[in-house]
Amino acid sequence: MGELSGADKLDYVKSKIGEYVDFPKKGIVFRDIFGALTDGKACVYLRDLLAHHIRITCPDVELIVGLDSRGFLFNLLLATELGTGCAAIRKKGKLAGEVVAVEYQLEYGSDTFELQRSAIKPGQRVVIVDDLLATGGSLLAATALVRKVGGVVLECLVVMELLGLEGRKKLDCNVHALIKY
Ligand SMILES: O=P(O)(O)OC[C@H]1O[C@H](OP(=O)(O)OP(=O)(O)O)[C@H](O)[C@@H]1O
Ligand SMILES: Nc1ncnc2[nH]cnc12
Repeated sequence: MGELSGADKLDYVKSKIGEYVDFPKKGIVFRDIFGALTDGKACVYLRDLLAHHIRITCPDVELIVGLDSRGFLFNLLLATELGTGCAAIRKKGKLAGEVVAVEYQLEYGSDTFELQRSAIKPGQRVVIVDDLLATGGSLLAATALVRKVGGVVLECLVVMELLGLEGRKKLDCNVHALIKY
């Protein structure tokens, strides 16, 4: 069998993503990326789809920034695939040295993100990756942090987007989701 098309790879990945009603709180439908990652083909297809998208839309990207914690599944993966560096935005208190911080709201609570000032060089071109866009609070905070240390946000790239929460309306950069619910 030859290589699957992008659409077929996407259908395959989508079929492996878990769905849990009322987790972690009543009324939330939790979309579980880990359900897909136990499947070897889904891992390869996710890498192919995300890397292909970045090669087309952001060929001059220099750094992939992943969000704590599920974004870390993709930042090193994409950096090694694309030959860029990668960096981590982490929840408060986890990063050493001088950090910048932003508090943010999400679908089921609030938190603070931090980024090391040394992680990004002024003017460096960045793609931010995460598993999922819900209310957009996390990616809004991430774009603010990248810009605070002088980075240029080319795009926010997620595997899944929850359209009903209209998170992308909060964001003033390009946003791309492989799968929309
Ligand atoms: O668009 P938003 O409403 O901001 O929500 C999306 C964020 O929520 C989840 O992370 P969570 O904060 O639950 O942390 P985790 O990845 O450590 O589970 C998800 O992985 C995104 O980062
Ligand atoms: N519905 C959801 N499923 C998975 N992760 C999330 N993060 C925020 N909302 C989420």
